[in-house]
Amino acid sequence: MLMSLAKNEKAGPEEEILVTKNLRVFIEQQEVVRGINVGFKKHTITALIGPSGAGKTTFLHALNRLNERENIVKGEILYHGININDGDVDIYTLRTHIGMLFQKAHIFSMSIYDNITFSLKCHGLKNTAKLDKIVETSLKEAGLWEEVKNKLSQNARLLSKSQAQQLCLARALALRPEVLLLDEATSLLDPVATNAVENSLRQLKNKTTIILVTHNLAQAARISDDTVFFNKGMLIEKGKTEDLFTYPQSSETDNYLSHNLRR
Ligand SMILES: Nc1ncnc2c1ncn2[C@@H]1O[C@H](COP(=O)(O)OP(=O)(O)OP(=O)(O)O)[C@@H](O)[C@H]1O
Repeated sequence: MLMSLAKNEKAGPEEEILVTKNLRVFIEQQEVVRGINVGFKKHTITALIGPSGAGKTTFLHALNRLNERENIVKGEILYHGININDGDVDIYTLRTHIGMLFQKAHIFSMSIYDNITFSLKCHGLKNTAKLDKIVETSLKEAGLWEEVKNKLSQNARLLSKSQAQQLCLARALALRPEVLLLDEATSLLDPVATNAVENSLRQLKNKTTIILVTHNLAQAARISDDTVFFNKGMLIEKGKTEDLFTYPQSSETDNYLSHNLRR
């Protein structure tokens, strides 16, 4: 069913392309995401912040149906108005629309080129010229092209940790996702690589809606338009990042920020 959605074309600038309605996630009978109602506007970067165990990652994973096997997910996750948990939504197609980058880079033991084209080929793209172009564009968007353009056939396992994460970003981007989810994706990177990824995200905002979980409040302040504060499985507050950091409306947000920004 998602196949019928033309990526990037139908949403107006103010449309919330991803909306959750009373989203609840249960892990071993415990409700760890507790009735989240939130929307994400097209072409924005939203940071999800909050203390450890607040449910940020569980929430993020639900947006990509990563926890459907082991957890119970209730409520609605509407992508362009379609509930992604509906029985006729194909999970592989969904993940071409909503991509994900994890904390640790998961690299296949194959060439840099093949790491990027693997999923594309699985989705039926065989044209070499097109694949070459996508590899180049995606690596440029991930800020890795200059470093690897002369060694695309080298095994990707030989890349540094930072480069491997940038390759994962390129691989996710190759599928042209409309939404990109990042789960602490720069937390294991050095400052230079973090900066490179952040620069990529800023550029990508023109065509992608980005939602990122981060413990790095400075990062949230640097790159996000909006910030959502989670605590104990609940959404406590959402606002423009500058407003939320400067004048938090909730005392819980205030306490968290003052404690963690001072450290
Ligand atoms: N596989 C699991 N088994 C049991 N409990 C889990 C599992 N995964 C998460 N939880 C629990 O769910 C709650 C929310 O965890 P989650 O990882 O989503 O929070 P978080 O805000 O992302 O935390 P962190 O910032 O530390 O990653 C926590 O109480 C956690 O212990």
